[in-house]
Amino acid sequence: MGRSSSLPLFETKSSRKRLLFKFYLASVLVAICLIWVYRISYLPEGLLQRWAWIGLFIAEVWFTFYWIVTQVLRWNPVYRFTFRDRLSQRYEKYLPGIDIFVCTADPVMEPPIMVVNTVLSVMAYDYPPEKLNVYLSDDGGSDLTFYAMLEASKFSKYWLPFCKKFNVEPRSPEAYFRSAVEPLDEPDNKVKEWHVIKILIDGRDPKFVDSEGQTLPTFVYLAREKRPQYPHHFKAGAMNSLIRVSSSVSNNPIILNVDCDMYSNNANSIRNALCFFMDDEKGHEIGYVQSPQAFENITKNDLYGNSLHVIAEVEIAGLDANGGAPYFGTGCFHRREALCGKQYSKGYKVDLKKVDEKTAEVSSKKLEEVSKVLASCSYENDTEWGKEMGLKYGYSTEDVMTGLCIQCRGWRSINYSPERKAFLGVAPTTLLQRIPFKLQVSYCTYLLWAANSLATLYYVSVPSICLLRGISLFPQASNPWFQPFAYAMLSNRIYGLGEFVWCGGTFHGWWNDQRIWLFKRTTSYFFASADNILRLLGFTKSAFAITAKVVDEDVSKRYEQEVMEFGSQSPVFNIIVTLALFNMFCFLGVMKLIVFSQTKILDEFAVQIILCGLLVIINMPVYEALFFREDKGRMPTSVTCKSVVFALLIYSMAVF
Ligand SMILES: O=c1ccn([C@@H]2O[C@H](COP(=O)(O)OP(=O)(O)O[C@H]3O[C@H](CO)[C@@H](O)[C@H](O)[C@H]3O)[C@@H](O)[C@H]2O)c(=O)[nH]1
Ligand SMILES: [Mn+2]
Repeated sequence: MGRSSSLPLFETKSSRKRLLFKFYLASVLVAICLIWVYRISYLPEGLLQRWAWIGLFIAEVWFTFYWIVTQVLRWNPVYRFTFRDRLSQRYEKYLPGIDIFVCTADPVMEPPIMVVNTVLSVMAYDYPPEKLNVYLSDDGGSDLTFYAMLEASKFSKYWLPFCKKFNVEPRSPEAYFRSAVEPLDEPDNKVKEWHVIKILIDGRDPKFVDSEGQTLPTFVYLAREKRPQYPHHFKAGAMNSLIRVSSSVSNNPIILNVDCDMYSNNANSIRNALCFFMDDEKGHEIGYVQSPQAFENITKNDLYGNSLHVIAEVEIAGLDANGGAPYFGTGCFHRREALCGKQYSKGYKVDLKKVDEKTAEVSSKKLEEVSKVLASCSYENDTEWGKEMGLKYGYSTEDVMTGLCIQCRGWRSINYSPERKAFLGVAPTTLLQRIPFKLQVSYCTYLLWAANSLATLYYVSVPSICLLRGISLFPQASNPWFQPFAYAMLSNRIYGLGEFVWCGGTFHGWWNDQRIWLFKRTTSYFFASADNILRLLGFTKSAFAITAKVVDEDVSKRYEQEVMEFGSQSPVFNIIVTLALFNMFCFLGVMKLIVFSQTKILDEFAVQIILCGLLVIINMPVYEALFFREDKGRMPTSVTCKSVVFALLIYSMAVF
C-alpha cells in the first residue's frame, strides 16, 4: 500500500483567465455606478416623466442586484476530474452495490421502447453485475410497459455480453443502432388498479445468467399502489416508493436516479461517481454527485435555448466551488443515507467497502410480498416521507428542493461533467413545452426570479410607450452620460456571447437564447410568480405535467428546420404577441417621424429607439408566425386577433 493509497481519487481544478474577468467586472461596476448617479441627479420634472423614470431606475437597481448574483456564480467555477484506475486498484474487490431507479409515468407520452432503452443502458454499466440493481417505477401501471420490461429482461441476456465484449458506447440499443423502430400499436388506456412488484431478474439466482453464463443485474418492476383518495405525489412519490422497496431487496448505499428519457451514454459513470464517494479525504461529506442534463436532439442553433451549456459549464461549476451543486432529478448519484434524511456530522465516516451480506435465504417471492406493503398507498401516512425523508412533496421542482434540503442537513454535493456526457435525454421541441411555468415555480420562491419578470416587462414596454409620448428616459447619444449606459449594456451582452460560444454554442444559437430569455421572463416567470402567490394563499395546488417525449412528425420536422412552433392557444402567446406587435407599432411610428424631417429625435431618443428596434428584430419569428406562415405551427387566428386588439389599445393609450 504505502503512498499510493493516500492519493486522492479525484481532483478539482479551478479555471484561469481570472484577471481579465475581474477587470471586466470592475469596469461594468463603474458604469453601473455612473448610471445610478445619472438617474438620481437628473430626475425629470413632469409627473408622468418622473414616475416612468423612477420605475426604470428600480428596474435597473434590480438588474444590478441580479447581475451581481450571477457574477458571484462566475467568480470561481471548479471542474472535477476522476481517477478510475486508482479506484479499481484500491477497491475493485470491495466496490459497493448500486441501486438504479428509473421512473416512467405514461406509456403514451413516454413510449415503452424509450424506457427499455434507458433500462438496458443502465444495466450495461461497466460494473460487476451482481452489484447492480435496476428498479423501474411505472406510475402508469401499464401492462404494455410491464411486458416491454419482460422483453427487456430477456434481451439483456444478449445485449449485456455484447456491450462488454465490444466495449460498445452508448449502451442504449436504440442510440447505438439508430435504425428505425417499428411503431407500437396504440395501447388501450384502461384505467386499472395495478399494484405490482415483480423481480424480473434475480441477480442472486444462478438460473438468471446471460448468454455467456455471467450473472445479470437484478431487475425489478414496480407499479406502486395508487388510489384516488391518497395523493401519490407524482415523481417524488414514485422515488420514495423505490427507496423503500429497494431497501428491502438490495439496500445498496449508492442510488442512481434517471428519468426514463435519459439513457446512460457513458459506461464508466458509476466508477466516476465512486471516485467521489470513496475518496478517503473528501468523500465522506458528499451527499450526491450530479451530472449536467444533456440532450441528444438539439438542433445546430438550438432554437429553444435548451442546451443549458452556460448554466452547466459556468454557473453550476460556480455553485460547485462551494459544494452546492443542485440536484436536477435525473443523472444523479445519491448516498442513500443522505437522501433518507440523515444529518451529516463532522468526522462522520462510513465504509462503503463493507460488503453487504445479501439476504440470499429470502426467496424473491417473499421479497415481493414484503415490498408490496412498502409500496402501498397508505404506507406513508403519518411518516416523515416527503418531509424529512426521501424526496420532498408539494413542489413542482421537487428535485431542486430535495437537493437544497440535503445541503441543509450538512451534506455537500458535486457537479461532475465528464468529457463523454454521462447521460443523454430528449429536449422539448416546441415553444410551449420549453416554457411550462411549473418548472420555474420554486426557483421563483427561492431565488426571486419573479422580480426579473417584472423588471423585464417594464423594460420592454415602458421605454417604448414613453418614446411614443416623447418622454426621454435616457441621455442623448451626444451626451457623455450616454457612455456608461452603452458600455454596461453592450459589454454585458458581448461577455454573454463570448461565454456562450466558449461553451460550444453558435452565434445564432446565442441569438435564439436571447429570445427565449426574453420570452421566459415576460411569460413563464410572470405566470409562475402569480401561480406561486395563489399556491401560497392556498388557491391552487402544484401538479406535475409530464413533458411529452414524442411529437407529431409535422412538429418534429419544423423543429429540425428550426422553425418556431406556435400553433396552439395559450396565454403565453398572447403576451408574447402583444409585446411584439406593440413594439413594432412604436418602431414604425418613430421611423415615420425620422423619415419626415425630425432626425434630431435620433439623437435624443437613441437608447429607446435602439431598444425598440432590438425588440422588433428579436421578435422576427413572431411576426413571421403571425403574417407569413401557412403551416400548422403558425400563430392561431384567435391569438392574433386578441393580441392585435391589446397592442392597439396600449398604442392608442400611449399616443392620446
Ligand atoms: O406522476 C409522475 C410524473 C412523472 N414521473 C416521472 O418523472 C420524470 C420527469 O418527468 P418529465 O415529464 O420528463 O419532466 P421534465 O420537465 O422533463 O423533468 C425535469 O423536471 C422535473 C421536475 O423538476 C424533474 O423531476 C426531472 O428530473 C427533470 O428532468 C419522468 O421520468 C416521469 O416518468 C413519475 O414517475 N410519476
Ligand atoms: Mn424529461
